[in-house]
Amino acid sequence: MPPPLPFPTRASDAHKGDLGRVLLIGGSRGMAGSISLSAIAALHTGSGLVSAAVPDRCLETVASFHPCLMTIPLKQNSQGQFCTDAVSELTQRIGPFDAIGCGPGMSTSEGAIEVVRLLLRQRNRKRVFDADAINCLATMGWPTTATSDAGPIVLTPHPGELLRLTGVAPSERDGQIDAAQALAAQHNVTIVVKGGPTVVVAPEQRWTNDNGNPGMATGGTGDVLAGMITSLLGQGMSPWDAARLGVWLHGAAGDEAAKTHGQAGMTALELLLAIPKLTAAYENGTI
Ligand SMILES: NC(=O)C1=CN([C@@H]2O[C@H](COP(=O)(O)OP(=O)(O)OC[C@H]3O[C@@H](n4cnc5c(N)ncnc54)[C@H](O)[C@@H]3O)[C@@H](O)[C@H]2O)[C@@H](O)CC1
Ligand SMILES: Nc1ncnc2c1ncn2[C@@H]1O[C@H](COP(=O)(O)OP(=O)(O)O)[C@@H](O)[C@H]1O
Ligand SMILES: [Mg+2]
Repeated sequence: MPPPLPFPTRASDAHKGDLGRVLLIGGSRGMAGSISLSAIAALHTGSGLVSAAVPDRCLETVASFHPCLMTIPLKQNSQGQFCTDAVSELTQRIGPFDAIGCGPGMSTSEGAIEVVRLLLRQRNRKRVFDADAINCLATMGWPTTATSDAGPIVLTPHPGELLRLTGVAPSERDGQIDAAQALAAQHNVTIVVKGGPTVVVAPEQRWTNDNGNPGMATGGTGDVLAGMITSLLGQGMSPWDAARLGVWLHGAAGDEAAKTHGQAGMTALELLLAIPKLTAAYENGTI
């Protein structure tokens, strides 16, 4: 299948400020890798400036994974997860960002829930909720709140997270997709229903991806996808377009990684490092 839409082009006089300032929020002690994968994926997907907001004790770890990342330390509880004081600091810092991705490795601490509440109030900002941000939404009863327009949001649940959001079991694949679409309609958002294949749903539309492979069933590949979609939102795409192109590029990068490393041998890191092959192929006109 060809890509669902072209990759964003950059003007010859583009500067980093034109290409999206994005923020990835998450991580906790023991899960510093997840938010790092998301943030580095955003860099490789073309974002001009990428920052990661993490609990203070994860900061050196996250910063040391990639020299191009900026980091924002937030207050933490005794387990190295966001505490409620993290929210006031974050409120001061989120002003400049074109898109924000939240959730990988974040935990569902009280502070994490408050971070998600803060992001829900940012109705004009493009946001991605993944992993624990989705678990926080489930905990706070968001799926059953009154019909609303939540603004530009992409949710990226795997089947286990979708069960928490909708009550429909992973064994009911079609039921999960229907429930996701009903939820998308209720809040006017886009939902990436992950799996093999992944299906993207919006209130009135469905799109099924057809690349990717079971080598992607390895910890961290979803964290990479969250960063890629956040990056595309930050480069000006709509939630529907960013979700479809992100899922397609992610699957294609997974196929590249499997070609070189095999399905068993590949990890989320090889998928992440295959992203530039795809963006280069767009630039060379070979896809
Ligand atoms: N390097 C890291 O620090 C990593 C941290 N991670 C973080 O770990 C935390 C927990 O996330 P997990 O996703 O591991 O745990 P979850 O408890 O959310 O999900 C795992 C469960 O969901 C169900 N599930 C998932 N995919 C399914 C599928 N395709 N079909 C059927 N059932 C499925 C299964 O019941 C599975 O046991 C999150 O914060 C996540 O971001 C993970 O992203 C892995 C990598
Ligand atoms: N069998 C498969 N075929 C295609 N894609 C898969 C398969 N298994 C997993 N994936 C993809 O890998 C990613 C896994 O995401 P997720 O479960 O959130 O991982 P993590 O939280 O560990 O980063 C999703 O994008 C999913 O579609
Ligand atoms: Mg995940």
